[in-house]
Amino acid sequence: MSQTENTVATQFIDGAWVPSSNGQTRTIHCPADGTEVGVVAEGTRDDTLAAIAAARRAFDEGSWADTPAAERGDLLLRLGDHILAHKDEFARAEALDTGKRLVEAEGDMEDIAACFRYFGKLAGQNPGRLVDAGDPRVVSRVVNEPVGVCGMITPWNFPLLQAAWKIAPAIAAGCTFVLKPAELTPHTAILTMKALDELGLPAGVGNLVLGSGAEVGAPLSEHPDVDLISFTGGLVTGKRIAAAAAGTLKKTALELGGKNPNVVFADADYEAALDNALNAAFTDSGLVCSAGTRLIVHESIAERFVDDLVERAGHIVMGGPFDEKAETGPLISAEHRDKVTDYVKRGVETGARLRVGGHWGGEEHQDGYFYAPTVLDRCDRTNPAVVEEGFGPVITVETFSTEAEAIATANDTEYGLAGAVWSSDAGTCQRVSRALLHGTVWINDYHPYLPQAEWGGFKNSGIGRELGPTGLGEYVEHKHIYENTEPAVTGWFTDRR
Ligand SMILES: NC(=O)c1ccc[n+]([C@@H]2O[C@H](COP(=O)([O-])OP(=O)(O)OC[C@H]3O[C@@H](n4cnc5c(N)ncnc54)[C@H](O)[C@@H]3O)[C@@H](O)[C@H]2O)c1
Ligand SMILES: C[N+](C)(C)CC=O
Repeated sequence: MSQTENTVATQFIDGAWVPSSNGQTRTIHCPADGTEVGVVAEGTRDDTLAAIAAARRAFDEGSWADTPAAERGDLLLRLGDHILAHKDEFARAEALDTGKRLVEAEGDMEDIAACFRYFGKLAGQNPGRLVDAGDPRVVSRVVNEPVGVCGMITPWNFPLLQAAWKIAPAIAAGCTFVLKPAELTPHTAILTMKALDELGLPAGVGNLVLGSGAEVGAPLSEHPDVDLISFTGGLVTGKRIAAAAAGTLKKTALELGGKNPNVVFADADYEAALDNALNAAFTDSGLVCSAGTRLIVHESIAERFVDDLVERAGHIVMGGPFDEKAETGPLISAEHRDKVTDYVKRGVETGARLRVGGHWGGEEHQDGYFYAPTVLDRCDRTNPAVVEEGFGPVITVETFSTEAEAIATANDTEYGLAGAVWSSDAGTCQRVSRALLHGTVWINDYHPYLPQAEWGGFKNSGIGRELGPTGLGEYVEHKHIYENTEPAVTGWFTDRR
């Protein structure tokens, strides 16, 4: 951070682009090679308070919530179109901020456009329902109202995707919002707010503040004028936000981490399961909340499967966003790489065997925060590498002998975000998928998610759901309107006038 001229106007508050209230800025560097990506405002608590006040005014004034839902939906459809039309610019900005490969960032932009389009079409589809009051004089209906002012706090691994999962339903429902993206990856949020501004979002409806969680994010969970806080990020931060939000009893939605089992039975399609075990854990450098970092493989095929996995993992090519040979990218920062280094070290010290990886990128990567794809086998369930979300390109291997043992192992975690089962037996797949205590279960696949299908976690992986009709429901309050069309004296109290 640095004090520069007060001209870096990258926050969007009440329809205007503004710098930080104290003039501070932050320089963003690409984690793949340290090149400077841009300079943005480093906001303050006062900036967040101003953004909350703007969102409150815009909501209370009423015209946004009263806009026909189809118009709000149309805005989302046009935003989806805009992102696809400017996919190169958006993907490049995302790749530079995160260091992820351009091809992965391009895929994210497709998913983001699909999300805006899905909620654009969903807007207004659920006008509420009539209820049979059992009395012909009564018209009783349940209507959907927007929750109000929404605070949104998002992580650095899928910066715009995670923001889109919040912005899209909020606009569809008629809420106003303040978005605080991760401080390391602000650029696609800035591009999106510019697009919304150009597309005609009324002043104050959408606001963007930039900066650290403690300074700029915290007021969103504490403030009485914020009606809902929607957070995606780590478990420790999620608990902090939930505790802060309890003071004003606001609605709280949490999308947190995972320790996701990838269960491979002996009768699985071997090559598909092997290839997807790599995909599950090493795509996007393993920086995916639902990464299949916990391989649980049947003991009869474990030795061959792990040998092949190790062989293939050892040949994965690391590289920056625009390196066409690269198959995986860097971690986000030096601190993050130190954390993964320590996580692997503790795993090995506690009995795991390091089969491949376990080191930083080579000489050609010394300006970036690379960590080599890593496999640890001979793990038991209490090993810290099995228990903790390492959030890096690291697979731990456990084995099982029976279906019951596979299920018990896969469920033995404080998390419950996602997992997969691989088998050629339909019965095995159905039984295991129903028994897993995880919010998404893939059968003979890994990673796909759909805007139409709810996403979220059991246990410590979160509260609530994003995407699907339930994802819109998070931004809606239900109101029962009971109308007596023939008002009458109740006679409950004696009239002594
Ligand atoms: N469940 C999901 O869908 C999902 C998706 C993506 C990432 N994640 C999880 O996110 C984590 C990685 O992201 P991260 O390192 O950015 O997480 P993080 O919890 O460190 O930070 C997330 C966001 O919270 C903000 N923040 C930090 N402290 C805050 C506070 N006291 N008050 C308000 N805001 C605060 C940060 O500035 C950032 O914007 C992983 O655990 C990953 O599994 C989950
Ligand atoms: C939710 N998802 C899978 C897109 C990103 C998780 O980090």
